[in-house]
Formats: sequence, structure tokens, C-alpha cells
Amino acid sequence: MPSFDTIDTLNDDTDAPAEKRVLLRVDINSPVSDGIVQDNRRFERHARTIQELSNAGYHTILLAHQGRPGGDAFISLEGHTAVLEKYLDCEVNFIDDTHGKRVAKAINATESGDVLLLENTRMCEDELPEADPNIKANTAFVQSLSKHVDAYINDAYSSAHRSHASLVGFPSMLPSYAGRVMETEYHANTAIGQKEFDGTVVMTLGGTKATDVIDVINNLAGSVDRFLLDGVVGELFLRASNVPVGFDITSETDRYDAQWKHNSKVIKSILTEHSDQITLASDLAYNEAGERAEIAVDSIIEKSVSFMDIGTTTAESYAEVIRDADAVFVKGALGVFETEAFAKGTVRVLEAIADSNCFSVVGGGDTSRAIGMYDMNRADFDHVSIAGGAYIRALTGQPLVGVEVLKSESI
Ligand SMILES: Nc1ncnc2c1ncn2[C@@H]1O[C@H](COP(=O)(O)OP(=O)(O)O)[C@@H](O)[C@H]1O
Ligand SMILES: O=C(OP(=O)(O)O)[C@H](O)COP(=O)(O)O
Repeated sequence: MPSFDTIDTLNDDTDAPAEKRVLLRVDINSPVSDGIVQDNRRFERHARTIQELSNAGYHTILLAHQGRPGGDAFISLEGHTAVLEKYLDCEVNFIDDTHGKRVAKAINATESGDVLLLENTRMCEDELPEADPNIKANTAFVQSLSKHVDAYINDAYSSAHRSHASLVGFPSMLPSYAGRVMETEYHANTAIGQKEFDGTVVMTLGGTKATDVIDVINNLAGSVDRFLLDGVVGELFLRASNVPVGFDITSETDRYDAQWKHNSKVIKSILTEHSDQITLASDLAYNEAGERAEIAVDSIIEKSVSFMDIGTTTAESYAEVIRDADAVFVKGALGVFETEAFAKGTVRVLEAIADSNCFSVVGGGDTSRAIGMYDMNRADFDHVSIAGGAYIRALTGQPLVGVEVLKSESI
């Protein structure tokens, strides 16, 4: 049983839901294309928690983040209301602020069953950077909102590894509970983290976030036999192995340079220390005149194009490793799978998993979308998580700070 209180306990604790305002933290952080948020499984999964609360009569005030300050995906949550409403039989109202008088007025004006989405929490300076939960509890953001609600529910398992105000500041201020996504993802990933495997354990690590991958390798090198690297992170590791790639070729993107500046030393030391466990791409794919083109890593003289996927040779070699594995964990897309021409690496690896008898987990708010996009059967995977960094940290046995503060306040 989870050692935190759930919505079942909230219902037991509440004799009049219609008079109660609950602050529900969800994670609907999603890909953004041309400034427009794209649907993904997170919306549908969190909508079930929202619907349950609305049907019970609670006034539900939603907190969520989108992107990172300065990044292309860092936008207002206003567009997220329409996507959420696709999965709800109630309206989602929106206010373009995170806390303060206007928000307090809007919260106090809600009625039983209403859903009100506040603005992107990362537009509030109290949200970032990570800090001790007690520090985050004393921010104006937490202090202000706590006065106008009766309880806090954290449903954002996929952000539970972040010590941000909206994720760790409220449990010391309010009666706190786990939402349904938090409950199910916690159960599944904790159980997986305790499993033992007799044969080869393989992890494919990709996507865009180097620090997540670095943490995972440092913590799981003793229990994972092979790390197959890909995505933006894989290209940074190629740079650390002296391949002339892994940097931004235009000032319009910032996928590589900042991450390299902050992480190059630790990437190099990981490559040295775990060279026998880490496999890097041997070929990469890019866009040439609107078509997919590939190049062997050994043939790259200089980077003049954006590499968008692992090449076919790499994909086949990764599929071969997966075929013989006892367990495979996927975190982060192997390429820009949202574009079919550059989905080959992600699809090939997922197909190899589906065709094998291995125990498998596919994680990542973005990556898990690929299963549905390319008509694969979710039943071919043992667990498909809408979390990426959080689920993979659960495998390391590292506590998830957002879960720990829920537990501590449930005692
Ligand atoms: N080579 C690449 N260049 C640019 N983006 C990439 C590349 N490979 C993967 N991606 C992007 O990585 C994103 C997923 O990264 P991330 O958010 O770290 O993973 P997840 O959310 O699945 O944990 C996808 O949206 C995909 O487009
Ligand atoms: O998408 C998320 O994590 P993920 O990419 O590991 O799935 C979470 O919303 C956390 O976002 P963050 O990595 O910008 O803190």
C-alpha cells in the first residue's frame, strides 16, 4: 500500500466536498509546436483525476508547469484548457496568473464542480530553482494560495523528482493527498524498481535532458548491463568521445551548447568509467533536401546539419542487443519521432522490444506517445509511464522529493 494518503482518504476526511476547494498539481508539460501545445497521454491520464474531483463536487484549482524559462516550450497554459476539455465533461476556466489578489478572487468565486487552471507555475519566480521543501513552503506563492484552499493533491508523479514550490511547498501547509496518477505510477514504478532480473538489463537513454541521463548512469551502472545512448543526449556523449558533433549550429536552438558547458566534464568521466557499458550511435540521420539522409559517425568531418535520429545501422544494432535482453527500460526518444522520417530509431527499438520476451518499461511524457503514434500495442510493453526522469529515478532507489513530502505529511 502507498505510505501517503490518497483521494480516498480526502473523501473520508471531507463531509461536504461541495464546500471544499482543492489545489490539484498535475503534470501536463507537453511538446509545443509553433507555440501550440500538443496533446499527449498526460492530459487524458490527469483528466480522470480532475473528473473524479469535479463529479464529487470539489472546487478544483489546477497547478501545472510548461517548458523551462527561455525554452521554446515555455508558454502560457491558456492553450492547455482546450486539450484538457477533450477528456472532461466540464469546462476548464483559466486565469493568466499564478497567485495574488486576482487569483484569490477567482478561487473564491468558484462553485461546486468547477475547474480553474492557474498560469504556468514556472512564470512565478518562487517556483524555481529547486530548494528545500521548507524554503518553498515559505514563498509568497505557497503562502498566498494556501489561504484560499482546503487541501492539496499532488498528481504530478512525472515531476516528483523536482523540488519546486508547487510540488513540495504545500504539504506542510495543507492536508495533502496523492492523486490517482501519482498513486498508480508510484505503485508501478516502485514495484519495478524492486524487481530483480537474471539476464541482461538494457537501458536506452535519449531525449533532450543530459542531467537526467547522467544521474541515471551514475546510479544504475551497478545494475544495468548496457546503456544504449541516442537523442540529443547521445550526441553530447559522442562529442565527449571526440566526434565533431553535439553543438548547436544555429543560435535559434539551444539543445547542446548550454548542456555541454555544464555537463561536459561529468560526461567525459562517465564515458571513461563506464566505457564497457555505454554504446553510442555509429550513424546518424539528418534532413537533406526534405529527405532522410544518413552518415556514419566515423565519416563526420564537421557538423553542418542538425542530426535528428540515430541511423539505420545503429537502430539495427540496438535492436539486436534488445533481442537478447531480459529487461529493457526506455527513457527519452531516440530521435525526433514526431516527424515520421526521424521516427525510425524510436520505432525500430520499440518494435524490437514488442517482438521480444523481455520485461519492458517505456517512459517519458513525450517518448511514450510514440507507441500510439505508430500504431504499436501498449499491451506489448509491461509498463508505459507518462514519467521519464521520475520513473527512471524510481529505478535507482533514489527518493522522489515530491513523494517524500507527501509521505511525511501523511504520518
Ligand atoms: N536528435 C534530436 N534532436 C532534437 N530533438 C530530439 C532528438 N532526439 C530526440 N529529440 C526530442 O526529445 C524529446 C523527448 O525528450 P525528453 O523530454 O527528454 O524525453 P521524455 O519527455 O520522453 O522523457 C522528443 O520530443 C524528441 O523530439
Ligand atoms: O516532462 C517532464 O519530465 P520528463 O521529460 O522526464 O518526462 C516533467 O514535466 C519535468 O519537466 P522538467 O524536466 O522540465 O522539470
